[in-house]
Amino acid sequence: MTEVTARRIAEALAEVRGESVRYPTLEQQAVIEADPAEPALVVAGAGSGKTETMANRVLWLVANRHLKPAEVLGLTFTRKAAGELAERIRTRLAELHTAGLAPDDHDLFDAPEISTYNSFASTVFRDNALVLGRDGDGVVLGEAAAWQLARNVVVRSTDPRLEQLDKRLESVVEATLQIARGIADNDADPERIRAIGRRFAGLPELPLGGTAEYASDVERMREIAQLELLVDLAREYDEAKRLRGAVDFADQVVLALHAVRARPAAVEELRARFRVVLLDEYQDTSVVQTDLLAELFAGTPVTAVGDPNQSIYGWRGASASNLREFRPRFRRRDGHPATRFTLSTSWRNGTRILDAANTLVGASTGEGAEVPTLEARPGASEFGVDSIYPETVTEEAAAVARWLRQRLDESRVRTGRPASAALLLRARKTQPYFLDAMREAGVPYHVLGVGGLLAEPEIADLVSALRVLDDPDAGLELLRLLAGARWRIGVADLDQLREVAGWLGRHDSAESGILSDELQQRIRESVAGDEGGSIVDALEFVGRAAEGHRALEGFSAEGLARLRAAATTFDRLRSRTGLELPELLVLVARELRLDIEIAANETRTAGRRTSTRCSTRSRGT
Ligand SMILES: Nc1ncnc2c1ncn2[C@@H]1O[C@H](COP(=O)(O)OP(=O)(O)OP(=O)(O)O)[C@@H](O)[C@H]1O
Repeated sequence: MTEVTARRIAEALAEVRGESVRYPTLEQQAVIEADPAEPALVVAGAGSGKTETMANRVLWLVANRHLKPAEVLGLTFTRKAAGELAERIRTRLAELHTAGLAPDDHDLFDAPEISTYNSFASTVFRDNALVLGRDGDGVVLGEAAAWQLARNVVVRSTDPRLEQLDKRLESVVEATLQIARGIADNDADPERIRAIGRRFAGLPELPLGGTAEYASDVERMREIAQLELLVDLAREYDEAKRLRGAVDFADQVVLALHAVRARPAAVEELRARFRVVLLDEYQDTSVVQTDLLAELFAGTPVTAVGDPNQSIYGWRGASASNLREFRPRFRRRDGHPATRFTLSTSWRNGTRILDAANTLVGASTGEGAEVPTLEARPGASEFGVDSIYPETVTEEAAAVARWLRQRLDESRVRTGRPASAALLLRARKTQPYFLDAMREAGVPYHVLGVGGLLAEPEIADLVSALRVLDDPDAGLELLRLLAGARWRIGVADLDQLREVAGWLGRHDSAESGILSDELQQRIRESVAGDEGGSIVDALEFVGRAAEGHRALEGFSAEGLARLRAAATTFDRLRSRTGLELPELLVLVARELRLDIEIAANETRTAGRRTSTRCSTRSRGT
């Protein structure tokens, strides 16, 4: 049988689609036609056709009868990316079939297994959980449930070290979760981390030579010394999960690793099922993910694709060294490190944009040597890059909005049609400045993604109300609503409400008689005690308190009436929280009169098509 080359496949697909041929570059061709029995690493920049090349590699493998599509395992990070890759491969396999290049016995329903790293690990864990004495069908805790459980652990902890910790409850819960996840993501030994904490604990006591110079270092040493306590809390959190038969996302990967180490047959089964493995966005895999993949697939034909300059999960145990370590870990059959390929043609950017991007990337990471410098595709555009150096973000936003206005107007005059543009932001927190500036400059926009939606005032109100219904600590959210258009309660009355909250906090723990003096004292001093008391509880109290109650004295008459009305509204809503979420949302929106506000506000763009898209992208150039 003569080999079906990557170029031949490109021609066949173009013919089926009735389009001009998009030949692979020589670099792409080398990856697509690489030895099907050997591992490979592809280091490639943004928009250099990584996904395209992976999809074409599957076609080449199938067309040349190296394997059937179902024998390919493809892993990537997000469900969206997995869906896109699966769809690209599925469509192309169908085109390959139409072009007559698929093997005769090709089954159109036979598709590769494309999934996310997490869900793959979850399946491996579930299938092999028994070997670890765990329940494979246990609950998987989402973000919110994990937080709630960790919070319970911290609040219930009687550890005396918590008293000395000068931290808010939220910070301790967050740190406990981070340590628990850090241990899981790195498959770290908790004892070693505790030992680091112990080593640092004594340092601040050493004589410092009488200068204040080390103050910030001492502060840091104290933080590190807290590791012991946090590791202990993290262990209690793990124990709490175990008792409930629950796991969180990070656990699934480390448990999958432990399970396959304990059960070599699991490795054999997966190797027999998947003859070729494609790993996308490899730069973002965590230490434990790479350990799991190596345990399962080292020595088999694994192709990893990655770009160290697009790494976004550094905080989670991912490191660019994952890419460097791939080749020695996934060796060829002759014992040599996996072959390294590069892709260096950018298919997305014009020449001058690329020049600017290459300069910036080279300057900021110092890792340019590892990633090939991207070159523009033949016929790439020559649009220039403008730069400005404003002093404040407000000035920057105004300049950007003016620039956009001008370009959009020019384009409309030139083409006779409205044009569209994309605005990418560095950080979500600057988004409101840019939206204001665009409104001011008359540039219609549509914010993409949930982040943008959350910035819309009505949605922020809706989310705030849901928090208030669920969480007695959602004081800020409640204040936002009380001060907002629905109840318009003034500062003096809000301040009085805060007073009531404080009074209630002191009163409750003193009057309840349930807690011992010692425990009350400890709660006050510890992280769990919140001196301010709960504003949410205070509003409930104001709603319930009898006319003339001492605690109601400081409110204005009008303020009190509105607060009581608000309390009734939240009471009513609280009694309906058992509803399905969409119904509850409609109800809350109606009670807050947000539906009227949206209808009355002309500038709201939600659901309407407008010309400028605004998003905070996390990857790519
Ligand atoms: N040889 C080629 N000829 C023409 N177009 C190509 C070629 N290779 C890739 N492209 C196109 O370039 C664009 C970018 O490709 P792709 O999405 O695969 O890049 P990527 O490297 O995966 O991107 P990212 O860095 O965002 O992950 C796509 O529209 C793709 O169809």
